[in-house]
Amino acid sequence: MTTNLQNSPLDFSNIQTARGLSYRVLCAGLDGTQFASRLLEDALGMGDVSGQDRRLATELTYGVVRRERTLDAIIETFVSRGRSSVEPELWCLLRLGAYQLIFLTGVPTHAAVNETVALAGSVGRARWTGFANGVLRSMTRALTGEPVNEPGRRAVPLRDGNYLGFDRDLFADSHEQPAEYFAAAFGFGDWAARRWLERFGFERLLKMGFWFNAAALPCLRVNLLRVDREVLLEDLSAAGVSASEGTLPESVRLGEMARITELPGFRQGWFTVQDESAMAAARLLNPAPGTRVWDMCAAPGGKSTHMAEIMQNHGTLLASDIEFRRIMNVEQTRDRLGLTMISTRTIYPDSRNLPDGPFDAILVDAPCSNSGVLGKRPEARHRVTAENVAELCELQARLLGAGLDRLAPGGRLVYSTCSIEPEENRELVLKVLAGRNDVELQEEQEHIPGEPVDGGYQALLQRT
Ligand SMILES: C[S@@+](CC[C@H](N)C(=O)[O-])C[C@H]1O[C@@H](n2cnc3c(N)ncnc32)[C@H](O)[C@@H]1O
Repeated sequence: MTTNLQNSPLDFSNIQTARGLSYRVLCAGLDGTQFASRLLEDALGMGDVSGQDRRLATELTYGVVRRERTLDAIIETFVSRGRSSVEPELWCLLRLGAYQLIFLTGVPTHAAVNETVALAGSVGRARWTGFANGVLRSMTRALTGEPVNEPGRRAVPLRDGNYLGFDRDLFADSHEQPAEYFAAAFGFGDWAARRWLERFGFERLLKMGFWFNAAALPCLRVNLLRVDREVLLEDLSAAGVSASEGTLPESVRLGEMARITELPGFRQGWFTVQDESAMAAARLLNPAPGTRVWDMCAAPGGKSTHMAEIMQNHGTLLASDIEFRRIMNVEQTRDRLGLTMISTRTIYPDSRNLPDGPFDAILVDAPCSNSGVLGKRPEARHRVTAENVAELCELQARLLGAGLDRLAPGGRLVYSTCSIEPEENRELVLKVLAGRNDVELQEEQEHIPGEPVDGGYQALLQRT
């Protein structure tokens, strides 16, 4: 699927700056049908964008999407005529300006305001200039500049437990309405905020909010069939990239944002990007070399390739997915990493071409709400809703059942998600198991976001 950056009434033909690029992407994503992350990928691929502009455009785009709800709550305080009377693209411009004023370090206030306001003229909306200037300047004056280290009506959460103080109320009171405060100040949905508050308590919830809102640094999984972790670390260090050992023997944590495809060893297939919580799934299944393995929901191939590495590239591994385009990503990564044991299959929507099996090991890495990885998926936080979760649970139960039906006697299956919602995890597994007497639950792992990596769940099941 190609994305559509033309999806806006504004004229972007004269725009060349990082702010302009980000504004264009945010405007194209306003109708909610396209992911800003994909639009940004397309936009960055179109022109010759310098490293610095690329970083700024990425930070602005991801940041505005992530903190959309927080920005809206703040902007509403400064727009007396009400949001409904402001054109969506103008509101979007205010979000971009407010994000820079509040969340971006290293950008002088006057630059944030002036350059944002100048964008209005560049896209053919000079008539917006006075209004945008007025709103952003009054926002600047309302910043107290005082460091604040606890939540409150006037406190905007920044990073690492620090807040930015305003001279007026922006949010609900954090003592009286903690869920409402959290949702607006950290930028999450009401449903998610209420249920996480009940489950984790306010202090842990705040830590989770800060974790999700920090720019997540990537983690690499070393392809130990091609290189030792020490050699990769030495090469990264020689290239001036800060990196250190992760907690697993195959993991490396990057200490800074980097263009992955330009890191040493990328083309040689020395590593792939994968968070440690995601590495836990293949490790739990731990398929033996020489066995028959099926990765049911495989694309883009992170866990298939991990399993093939664990199996020393020996045996058979079928990687299937419902999305053909994403199956091509599996094939690219497979070829880059040299994992010839992996074959692929695109599953039809009615599942009529599921493999017969039986398999010795199956991974069901189900589509989920992504509520454990909201730092990496900026749009996903707006989709963690009761309706979405209920719909996903039906699909997840169907996929898990289809996997269990294709397990050889004694075979093992890992069901995994990157969600932290019990309905998609333990409750779902127990519900499916209640309907059959040929499977035992052997082990479960739950990861809470930020403690210390991304969130997720894995259950190891065995066919009797
Ligand atoms: C969490 S992602 C998988 C990530 C992958 N395992 C990895 O580690 O790179 C879930 C995948 O399930 C796929 N999917 C959704 N419905 C499916 C179905 N009915 N059958 C197979 N795959 C499906 C989606 O296209 C998506 O790629």
